[in-house]
Amino acid sequence: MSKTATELGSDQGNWLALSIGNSRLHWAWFQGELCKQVWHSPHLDPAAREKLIHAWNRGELWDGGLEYPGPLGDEAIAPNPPLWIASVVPQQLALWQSYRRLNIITLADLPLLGLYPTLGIDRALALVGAATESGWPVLVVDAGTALTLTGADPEGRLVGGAILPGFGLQLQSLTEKTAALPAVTFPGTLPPRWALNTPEAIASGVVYGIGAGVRDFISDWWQHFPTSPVVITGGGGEMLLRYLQETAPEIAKQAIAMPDLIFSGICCIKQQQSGESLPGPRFTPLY
Ligand SMILES: Nc1ncnc2c1ncn2[C@@H]1O[C@H](COP(=O)(O)OP(=O)(O)O)[C@@H](O)[C@H]1O
Ligand SMILES: CC(C)(COP(=O)(O)O)[C@@H](O)C(=O)NCCC(=O)O
Ligand SMILES: [K+]
Repeated sequence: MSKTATELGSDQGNWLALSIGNSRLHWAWFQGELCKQVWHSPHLDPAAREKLIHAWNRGELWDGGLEYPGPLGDEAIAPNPPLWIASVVPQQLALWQSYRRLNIITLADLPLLGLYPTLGIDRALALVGAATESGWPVLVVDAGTALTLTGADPEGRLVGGAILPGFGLQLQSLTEKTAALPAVTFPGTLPPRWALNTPEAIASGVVYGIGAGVRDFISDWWQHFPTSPVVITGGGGEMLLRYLQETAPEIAKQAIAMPDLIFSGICCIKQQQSGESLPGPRFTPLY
């Protein structure tokens, strides 16, 4: 049975994880190793950050200005929660520099071999999270603002990866850099491949183009590491999985979708740094 906030001691075991991506902020509220809630918000300005901190100090996790799912029953967050941040956006990270209980995760904190200095911390943490859940070797496909592929070998050494514009960025760049192409919102379902109108032609090109590229990378990865799990994450992960289910069911069957992968990585690093025991699986591998 999970402990209530008061049973968990002085800071009541409460802490927040924040992964700062290029499109949005990804938040998780933890009690110890237990992830209680995950949500996403837009990037903040200083006023919104102040509102958030005040809300936490009232025991509330969210305020009306951000797209939260709503309170978790009548549970309250302990005031001044420790905040563990992984960021690939320096300006958004800078907003939190004066937060009292701040822990910034950097590459130096990670138990991975062969990292190069400019590797994104989100990519490295996703590897740690994926290995925590599935072991090494592992390939992570993160369909975020950028779509990244990041693989590590059986010893936890970075093999390498690739970066391409993600779904949203490809759609946006077509609109912005052409005269005639309209804005197309991210499709909720797999678009028709052979389209007979402009918006669907754009959606098709982006979804099937990205999908085919990812499929090819996965096939190549399995040439090197035939038994490796492939973990899919990021805001566009669900679309990517739909593409694989439709066009390559044998690949889709072996791909694990884990939208909250980054938090598994952050939790693992926090445990290590706090000298706590290594966590077991905590996240449902489903969209
Ligand atoms: N509710 C949403 N808000 C923003 N982007 C979303 C949403 N649902 C799906 N997406 C898609 O997910 C991608 C952004 O993924 P995300 O993992 O949030 O990015 P990042 O971590 O880089 O901020 C974009 O391509 C976008 O089109
Ligand atoms: C590739 C990224 C932009 C992905 O960021 P995201 O799309 O998740 O916001 C980020 O991981 C980053 O800035 N990486 C640095 C370069 C590298 O990983 O090689
Ligand atoms: K990401």
